[in-house]
Amino acid sequence: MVNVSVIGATGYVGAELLRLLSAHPDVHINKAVSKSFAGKEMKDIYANFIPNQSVGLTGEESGPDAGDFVFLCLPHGQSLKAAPALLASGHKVIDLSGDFRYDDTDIYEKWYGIPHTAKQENASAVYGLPEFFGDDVKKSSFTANPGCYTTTSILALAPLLAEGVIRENGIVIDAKSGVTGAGRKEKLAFSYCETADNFKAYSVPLHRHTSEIEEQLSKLSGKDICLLFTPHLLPVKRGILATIYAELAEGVTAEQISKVYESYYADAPFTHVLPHGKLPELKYVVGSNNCMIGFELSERTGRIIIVSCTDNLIKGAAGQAIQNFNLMNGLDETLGLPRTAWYL
Ligand SMILES: NC(=O)C1=CN([C@@H]2O[C@H](COP(=O)(O)OP(=O)(O)OC[C@H]3O[C@@H](n4cnc5c(N)ncnc54)[C@H](OP(=O)(O)O)[C@@H]3O)[C@@H](O)[C@H]2O)C=CC1
Ligand SMILES: CC(=O)N[C@@H](CCC(=O)OP(=O)(O)O)C(=O)O
Repeated sequence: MVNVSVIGATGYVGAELLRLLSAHPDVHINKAVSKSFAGKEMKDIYANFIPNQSVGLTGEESGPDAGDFVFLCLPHGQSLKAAPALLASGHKVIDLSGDFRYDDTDIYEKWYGIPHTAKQENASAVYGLPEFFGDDVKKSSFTANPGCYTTTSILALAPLLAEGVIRENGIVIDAKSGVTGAGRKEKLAFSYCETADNFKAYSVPLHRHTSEIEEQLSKLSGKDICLLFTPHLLPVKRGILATIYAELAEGVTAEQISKVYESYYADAPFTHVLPHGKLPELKYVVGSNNCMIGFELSERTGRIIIVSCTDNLIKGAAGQAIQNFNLMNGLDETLGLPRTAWYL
């Protein structure tokens, strides 16, 4: 049994993480730390925590106990402040924010617009995408959990770029996210009347995740990747669907694309590539830790159209963090994680 502490417990990611950890066979939730609701219980804030399911919330002054495994579910900028002391006192940590996801902290500073104040700790962080860095995660004490848009995009593109079956120039990622992707903010822009029955693009053309996707795809493919990423806000609660356009290399067939994906993901428990021509929908993944990928070729334009879907709160955040937690603790990677979506 591993004692865990969750910091930022009542944000959407913290709450989803606590919900999933509550059913994890090898986890004891020791501390759920909340800045806003210390002294209350999770069930006071989220009614899906059943009456006899007691997850008490402690204040920031009562942090993790010695030896606790710590999940940081804080906004970016806050993890930068919290992680160094936790690591220095010997905790294993998974950070779910963007603060430690970059190899190059200059890129972080440019795209996040704040100084990176924990460069030494950053150098020890492993990028927690198990499909590519699982062996490093196993040995890691500090994992930077990738975000939802980035996970959905990188899993779709990395194998094809690395194997040269698509060209590196001219890639377009057109991604749509449910509103929980924005967190539990009391902001007009995310209120019911502003989001229901509406659909909009935002942060065009320089959303900060562009830089994370580019850095990781460049590393994984050995090419200098520069692409367009446009996020949209969908009037649904959960889920990300990215439609990705790329130019095919000369003469590449659908069979070759399927083979490339198969060679990367045959043993990946949560990344599933559908047969050529079948495209995933949000309902295929929401509620699960899966990423589902489908593709079609446009012979007329010489392009591939890839559709990649995840649940932003699970494979895009809390679920992937548990997958990394399992690896970091020598457990079965799939433990405590939902493998089938809700669908209905
Ligand atoms: N929502 C999503 O789909 C995804 C989010 N992420 C990342 O995960 C992290 C958490 O996201 P999410 O749960 O959506 O965000 P929320 O805004 O819903 O929650 C963040 C929580 O952090 C705590 N907190 C502590 N200090 C502060 C502070 N100074 N300002 C604001 N909040 C503070 C609060 O909880 P309390 O009061 O209980 O301490 C707050 O509710 C972020 O870094 C986000 O980028 C990553 C992938 C997907
Ligand atoms: C809908 C929405 O607002 N989404 C968030 C991304 C959430 C996410 O992926 O979090 P990370 O920043 O930790 O990766 C955004 O666009 O900023």
